[in-house]
Amino acid sequence: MPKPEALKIPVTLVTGFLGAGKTTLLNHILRQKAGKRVAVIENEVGEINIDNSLVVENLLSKEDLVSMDRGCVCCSLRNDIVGALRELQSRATSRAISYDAILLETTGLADPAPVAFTFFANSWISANYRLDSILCLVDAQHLRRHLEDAGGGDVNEAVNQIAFADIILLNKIDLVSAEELQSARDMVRSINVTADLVEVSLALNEDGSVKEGKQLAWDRLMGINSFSIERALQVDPYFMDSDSEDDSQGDREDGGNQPAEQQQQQEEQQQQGAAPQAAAAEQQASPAADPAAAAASPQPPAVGGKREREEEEQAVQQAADCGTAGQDAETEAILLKQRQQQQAATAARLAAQRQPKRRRKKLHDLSGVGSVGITARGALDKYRFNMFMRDLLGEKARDIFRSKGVLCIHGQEVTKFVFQGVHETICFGPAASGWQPGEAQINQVVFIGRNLDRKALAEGFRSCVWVELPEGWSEHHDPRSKQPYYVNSATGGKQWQRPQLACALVQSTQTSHQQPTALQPRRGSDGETVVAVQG
Ligand SMILES: Nc1nc2c(ncn2[C@@H]2O[C@H](COP(=O)(O)OP(=O)(O)OP(=O)(O)O)[C@@H](O)[C@H]2O)c(=O)[nH]1
Repeated sequence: MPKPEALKIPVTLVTGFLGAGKTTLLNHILRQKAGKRVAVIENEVGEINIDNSLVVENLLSKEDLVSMDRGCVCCSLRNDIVGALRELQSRATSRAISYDAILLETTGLADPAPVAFTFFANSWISANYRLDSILCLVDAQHLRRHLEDAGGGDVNEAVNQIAFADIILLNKIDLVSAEELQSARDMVRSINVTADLVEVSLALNEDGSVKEGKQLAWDRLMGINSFSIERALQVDPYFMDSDSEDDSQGDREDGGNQPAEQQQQQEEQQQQGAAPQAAAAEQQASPAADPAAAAASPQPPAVGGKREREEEEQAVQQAADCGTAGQDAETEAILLKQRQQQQAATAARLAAQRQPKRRRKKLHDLSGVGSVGITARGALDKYRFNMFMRDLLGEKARDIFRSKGVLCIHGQEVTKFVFQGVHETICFGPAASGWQPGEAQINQVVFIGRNLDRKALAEGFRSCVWVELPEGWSEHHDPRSKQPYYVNSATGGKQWQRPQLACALVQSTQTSHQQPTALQPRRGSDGETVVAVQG
C-alpha cells in the first residue's frame, strides 16, 4: 500500500563527474542537518572506499551510512538500491528512529537516468520513497575536459549528469577566472536550460561555511520536490523503459526473493503491455490511495489521450493561478499534492501507452576506464610519495581522472592524512578527524582513469613506504628544496640518492582486496635491508 506522498522519505540523488565535489557537498549538508536525521547511501567506483570515512564523521551515527561497493550503481547495482534502502529501514526500525531525508551519492561515472528510474519502476521503493531532486555537481575548473572526453566510451556521462539535473551546483569557482566561469556557465546552459544553477565554492572555511559563493541553506537543496518525470522524459524519451533484466527482481514487497515462476508471470505481463510501473504509478496517482488528496481533488487524475492531457494542463494552470493569488499554506499543500498526482498520472499514462520496450542496453562503455586500489602497510616517506605523484601526474594527468587516499606518513604517524586529486590538482592534508580507535594505520589509495597500469602503480606507490636506512646512514633535508640527502657518519660522505639498501620488494596484488598483511624489514643475503611484503 503506497504511503501518501507527504509521508514518503525524500531521496536526493547526488550526481556529478569524478571529483566534482559530491562528498564535499554531502558533508556540507550533513553539517547543517537543520535538526533532521539524514541517511547516506554511498556508491564509489574505486576498488577501495575512501569516502565512507570522510562522510561518517558528520553523521549522527555510523549506522546511517550504507555503502554499495560492488560496482557502479547505474550499471549493475540498481537492485542494490532496494537492498540499501531496506538495510537503512531495518537499522532505523531497530533503533526506533526514522529518516527525514536520504542522500544517494552515485559514482562520478554514473548515468543518473537508470538510477532515477528505479524510484518509479520498483513498487516497494515508490510506495515508501520519493525522488526529491537530482542534484548535479559540476567542476568549473575541469568541465571542458570532462565534456570533451569523459570516460572515453560511447556516452559521455558528464553530459547526462548535467542534462538530468534539477539543480546544478557549478562548483570550485574559486579555481577559475571570470572568463572561465562564464564559459563553464555557458557550457552548462547549453546542456540544461531549466535547472536551478547555483555557483559555489564548496571547499569549506574553518567555520564550516561555504567559501565565496552563496551560503547553501538546507532548504535550497533538500525537500524541494523538484524532480519531474516530464522533464526526465524530455531529456530521454526512454526514461521509463527498463534496460535491465534485473529490474523486476527488486520490484517486490519481499525485496527480491520471488520464485522464478512468479517472475516469469510478471515478465509475461510486461510483454502484454501491463507494465508494472504503470500500475504502480497509477496507484500512486489515484486519490483513493490518499484520502486527504481525494478530498482535495474531486476529479480522478486524467490518464489517457489528448483531451485528458489538456484537462491536466488546465488543472495545473488553475493550480498555478490560485498560487499567484496568494493562498494559505493548506491550499499550497493541496496544489503541491495535485502536481505530484498529475506527475504520477503522466508517468502512468506514458508508461501504459508505450509498448514496454527495453531502455537501450547500457551504452555506458567504460572500456579502458577503471580503478586501481592499492594498500600499503608501513608509514610512507612523504618526499618519495610527493615525487611519485608529481611524476605520475606529470605524465598521465589527462588519463588519471581521479586519485584519492588515506595515508600514514613517517614521523607523523598519529595524524591521518587524506589526499585528493582531480587530474593534476592535488590537495593533501590532515583528515578532519584522526585515526579512529582500532582503525588500521595503513595507506590506501585509489586511482580512477583510463588505461591504468595496475602493476606500475602498485609498485610505484609501495616504493614510497619508508624503510630504515642501513647502519651508519642518516637522513637530512635541504632547507630550501626540502629534498632529503643522506650522510654516512663513518665516512662523512653525503649523497642525494637514498642508500640503495632500502628497496621495497613489491608484489603487485591482483585486486585491492588482496592486501599485504605485513611489511617487515629484514636483512638481505648481501647485508642489504629489504622489505618483504607478505601477502
Ligand atoms: N578549491 C576547491 N576545491 C574543492 C571545492 N569543492 C571540492 N573541492 C575539492 O575537490 C576534491 C574532490 O572533492 P570530492 O567532494 O571528494 O569530489 P567527489 O565528486 O565526491 O569525488 P568522487 O566521489 O571521487 O567522484 C577534494 O579535494 C575537495 O576538497 C571547491 O569549491 N574549491
